Amino acid sequence: MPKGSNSSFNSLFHLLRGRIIVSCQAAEGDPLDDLDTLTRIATSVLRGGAGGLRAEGTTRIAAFRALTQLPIIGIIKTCDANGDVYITPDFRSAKAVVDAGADIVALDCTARRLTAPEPWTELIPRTHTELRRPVLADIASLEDALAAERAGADAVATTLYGYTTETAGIRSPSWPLLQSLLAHLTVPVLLEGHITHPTEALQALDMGATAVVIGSAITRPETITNRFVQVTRQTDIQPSSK
Ligand SMILES: CC(=O)N[C@H](C=O)[C@@H](O)[C@H](O)[C@H](O)COP(=O)(O)O
Repeated sequence: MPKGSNSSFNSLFHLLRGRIIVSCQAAEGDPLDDLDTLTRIATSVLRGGAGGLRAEGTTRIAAFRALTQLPIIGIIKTCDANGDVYITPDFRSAKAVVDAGADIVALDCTARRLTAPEPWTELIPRTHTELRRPVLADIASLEDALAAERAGADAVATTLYGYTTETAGIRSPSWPLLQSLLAHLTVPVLLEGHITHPTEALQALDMGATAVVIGSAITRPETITNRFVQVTRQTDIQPSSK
């Protein structure tokens, strides 16, 4: 796939139109946090029809690259002492992601990173010119998304909705946010985060999202099991008389 021009950047997102992208990640300490295990999960979701992958860390990106020519969104995640998550926060991480084989670099484009030593307003143009890759802006609000588009982001994803101070603790997709992103942006919009049911993916695509990114609901048995457990615990189950 040709790299390095706006038209090739656009064609990558065109390739993803209407597709399910699966984020194959495991948190540190998760029993699935193992390269071979995550590679098997990635193989499995590709067999299931995923149109692309989202991967964290250079070894995982490189391993997934060997599995597929479909688009890979690459990130490096860091966590601060408060547990706040930052996605590909500097040029060094962006370069490592590209060197490992990612087609698209996702950058944390939330307002809280505007005052960081390497703000994304600088990282976006550097990713284009020095790394020759498109940028997916991970945002948490319409304001983030508008600013990211102005700074040259090639697409936006709602990845960080639920993970900033203003949105902390929210664990369901925001349909009003998706609607306003679609109304105000010209770049492709991806719904990412908190999707638990296929009907939500369909709703997002019907509304006009270019693609949806799903992680936990597909790749994390712990989370999936816990959802069942929570629901069944809430039910007042009568013991069987048999
Ligand atoms: C906030 C953060 O670190 N999000 C990460 C971004 O790469 C992933 O851990 C998520 O799995 C991904 O965004 C998909 O979301 P969900 O797992 O809710 O389907």
